[in-house]
Amino acid sequence: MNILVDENIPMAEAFFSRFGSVVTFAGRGLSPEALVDTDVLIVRSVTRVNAALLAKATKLRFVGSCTIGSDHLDIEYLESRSINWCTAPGSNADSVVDYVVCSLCAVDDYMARLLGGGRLGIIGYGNVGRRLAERVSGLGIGCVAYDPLIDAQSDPRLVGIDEVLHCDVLCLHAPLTRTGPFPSYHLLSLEQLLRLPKGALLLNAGRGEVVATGVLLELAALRPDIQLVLDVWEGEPVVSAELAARCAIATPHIAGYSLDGKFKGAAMVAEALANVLGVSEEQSWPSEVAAALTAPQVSVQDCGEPWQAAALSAYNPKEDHQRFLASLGADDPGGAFDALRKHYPPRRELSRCEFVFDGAVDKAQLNVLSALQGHR
Ligand SMILES: NC(=O)C1=CN([C@@H]2O[C@H](COP(=O)(O)OP(=O)(O)OC[C@H]3O[C@@H](n4cnc5c(N)ncnc54)[C@H](O)[C@@H]3O)[C@@H](O)[C@H]2O)C=CC1
Ligand SMILES: O=C(O)C(=O)[C@H](O)COP(=O)(O)O
Repeated sequence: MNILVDENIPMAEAFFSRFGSVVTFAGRGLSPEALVDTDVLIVRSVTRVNAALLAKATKLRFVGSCTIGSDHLDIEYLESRSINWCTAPGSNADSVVDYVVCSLCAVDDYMARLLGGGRLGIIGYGNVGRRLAERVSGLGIGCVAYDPLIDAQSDPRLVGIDEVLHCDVLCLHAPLTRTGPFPSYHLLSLEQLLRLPKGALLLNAGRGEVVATGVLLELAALRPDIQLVLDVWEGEPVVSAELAARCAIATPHIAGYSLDGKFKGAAMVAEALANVLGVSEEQSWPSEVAAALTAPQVSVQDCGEPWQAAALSAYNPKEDHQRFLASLGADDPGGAFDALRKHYPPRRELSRCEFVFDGAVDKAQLNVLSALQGHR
């Protein structure tokens, strides 16, 4: 069995070598010729899997993407050729939620503002949106969500789009869709975004194409009071440097990039492949993967409230922001975007971190930290 795996899927050998021989490829450089003898193709979001790529892949039985998003897969085409496929739903959703809460701790006093009675709105109430709602609700923060594909009666948080546009923080977690009754492509207009309250924060960790770059640039020009936190961009890997410069936090599509999330993605795809091939599922994770996932001890650096200092000691998105802004001056910014993602420093989910403080910390502060981590 010939298995082609994206070179940036960590520990791919550990997950997939039990099914056959594993050969790696560069995600954006895969050619139809490379697939002539391939039985199994394991990709990330950067490989467009469509009729053109698979034109010579006559042996292909399975395509797995170690990602939540599926907009890079031509699912209709795969099904027309009876090629099994899967993604990894929810695999890195907690990492994206960590990115959101850490960004809110890192930019001005947004988290404190929400804790003081502000409201957070979510567009796209799926795995990420729901887990974000649960996380902030655990902190006592009011939260509403817009998702036209879910029955509005099924959850009291669901509201119309006008209501989410009145929130102090608006988080976009919709997938990229161009067809169907509610396509998300260029979903939000300038007119809608101008309705955000004074000093609001707009965060996009879904897909860049959900809001046009031109709309965000106009918004930044007309409403400098609004803070932008953008992890995803139209036209990745080449992104608007002008827009990045207007952001409080700009990052190269790494919101989901915890080690835990990446491993969960690979494990889910390996499990789906085992099912398709009719071989038994692994009862435990490969030992080298389990070894890499021991709980990290995080020494809390003194900055602000203890809960804030702890969250930012575990993960501070401003460090990603600095690296990203520096990369935009490179001769090849698209290559630099991919390089930042390829060499991303190991990050762990907040829920796995054990915090070590310098002195005693008040119980109330520890409770806020525990809720920030997503412990119930
Ligand atoms: N920045 C990053 O690193 C990451 C980005 N993502 C992106 O986030 C997206 C969402 O992830 P999940 O919540 O796990 O996916 P999901 O599939 O569980 O949920 C997506 C939700 O969005 C809703 N939706 C679809 N079209 C919509 C529209 N026009 N308006 C409002 N809501 C709409 C769906 O009904 C669904 O409930 C992924 O599809 C992916 O594109 C996911 C992981 C990491
Ligand atoms: O899971 C998704 O959907 C994402 O957007 C991923 O976090 C992107 O990961 P890679 O495709 O870069 O592995």
